[in-house]
Amino acid sequence: MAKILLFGSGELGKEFTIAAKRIGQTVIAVDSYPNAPAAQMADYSEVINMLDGNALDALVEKHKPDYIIPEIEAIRTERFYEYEKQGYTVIPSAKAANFTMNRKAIRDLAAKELGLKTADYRYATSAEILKKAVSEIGMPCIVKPLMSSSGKGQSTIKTEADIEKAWQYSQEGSRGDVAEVIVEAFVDFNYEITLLTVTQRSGKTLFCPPIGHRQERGDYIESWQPAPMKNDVLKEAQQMAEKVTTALTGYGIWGVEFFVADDGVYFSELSPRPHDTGMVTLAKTQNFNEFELHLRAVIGLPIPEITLERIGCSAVILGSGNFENPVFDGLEIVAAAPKTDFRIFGKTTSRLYRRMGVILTHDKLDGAIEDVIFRAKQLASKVKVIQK
Ligand SMILES: Nc1ncnc2c1ncn2[C@@H]1O[C@H](COP(=O)(O)OP(=O)(O)OP(=O)(O)O)[C@@H](O)[C@H]1O
Ligand SMILES: NCC(=O)N[C@@H]1O[C@H](COP(=O)([O-])[O-])[C@@H](O)[C@H]1O
Ligand SMILES: [Mg+2]
Repeated sequence: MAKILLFGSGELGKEFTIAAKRIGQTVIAVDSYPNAPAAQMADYSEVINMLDGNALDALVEKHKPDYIIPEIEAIRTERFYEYEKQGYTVIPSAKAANFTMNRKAIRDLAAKELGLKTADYRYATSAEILKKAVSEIGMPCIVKPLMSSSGKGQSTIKTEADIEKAWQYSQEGSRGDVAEVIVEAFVDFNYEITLLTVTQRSGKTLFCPPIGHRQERGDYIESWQPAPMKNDVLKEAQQMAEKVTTALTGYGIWGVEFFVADDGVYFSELSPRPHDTGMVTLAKTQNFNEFELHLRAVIGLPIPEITLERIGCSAVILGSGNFENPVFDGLEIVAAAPKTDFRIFGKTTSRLYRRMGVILTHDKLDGAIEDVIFRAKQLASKVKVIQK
């Protein structure tokens, strides 16, 4: 049985670990704090600063894993190239993990090398340079730290007065040791999707039915599957996803994010791993959820097909403030609702807007997606994260 070293142990890692344990794999869950969600499920756990390359080296040396799997972005991924040279398997690949942790690397690859349509963008290393970049891009525009995720440090500039604030905020939200930001033209999209894409050792790329989602503060609030969209638009997104995953190389599931606007499909970014919006697949919308698909692709088990079994929605339960030992009020209401389930991640600290759990609703394939979304939102609003 394979030994998996998982760098990052949040909610996505937890469900991945459950999938791995179900078929007898060994998992070592790593994060920067003890008792992280995946650590609660894994065989072993380790606590290190994943931006410290020496600490990463020590764990690889200690556990000699069959697979090294990143679950977050903020990892000293430069070391992954070395692990590959030493004969380790990095998922999806060292290049994929390294390029996607830094918005500059992945954006330049997608826009310049692969010619994918993206929002117009510039980079800035100071408030002064940001000002110039904004004047070139135009307003509104969005500023994001080069290294961050879940909307951390991200803000929209609507007037000149926002520029200095946006710079300050980006510096507080940056997870790495990089001060640089990307500033992107605001894409006035009609809707946005995540296209879960699976690359396999057999060479055949598979796509999950598209996932629609709504974001606030740069973080997802609800996601639903399937996202209603025209077939030719979906085909275009699939082609773009195949191009970028092929260029990054490797095996596993990827969450490829697109904006769909009147003037076409824009590539935004991608995760080289299960995607937060893909938690909707925990509502058993597919024959395999995104974590099971990742696992199969990682360990090289065939995936004969991906089928949509029912429609579904996930809606997040967010922390209401900063405190230890959160408990959840209102879960009886959720549990009493038909065609509904939920997950509580087991994070031991609540922070304002921290994702603590999800509501999952579903219906038959011929049900109305709006109704499934409405129910998930309603039920999520009934759950309160409170102090014990
Ligand atoms: N250029 C843009 N134009 C319009 N909206 C945008 C743009 N960039 C980002 N957004 C909005 O902000 C959301 C978050 O952006 P993005 O995915 O780049 O952030 P992130 O921090 O990487 O989030 P995550 O890690 O959760 O995917 C997008 O899903 C979209 O709703
Ligand atoms: N968009 C990326 C994403 O959803 N990542 C997921 O959130 C966790 C961190 O949560 P935390 O910040 O609450 O510790 C990560 O470990 C991963 O599971
Ligand atoms: Mg995103």
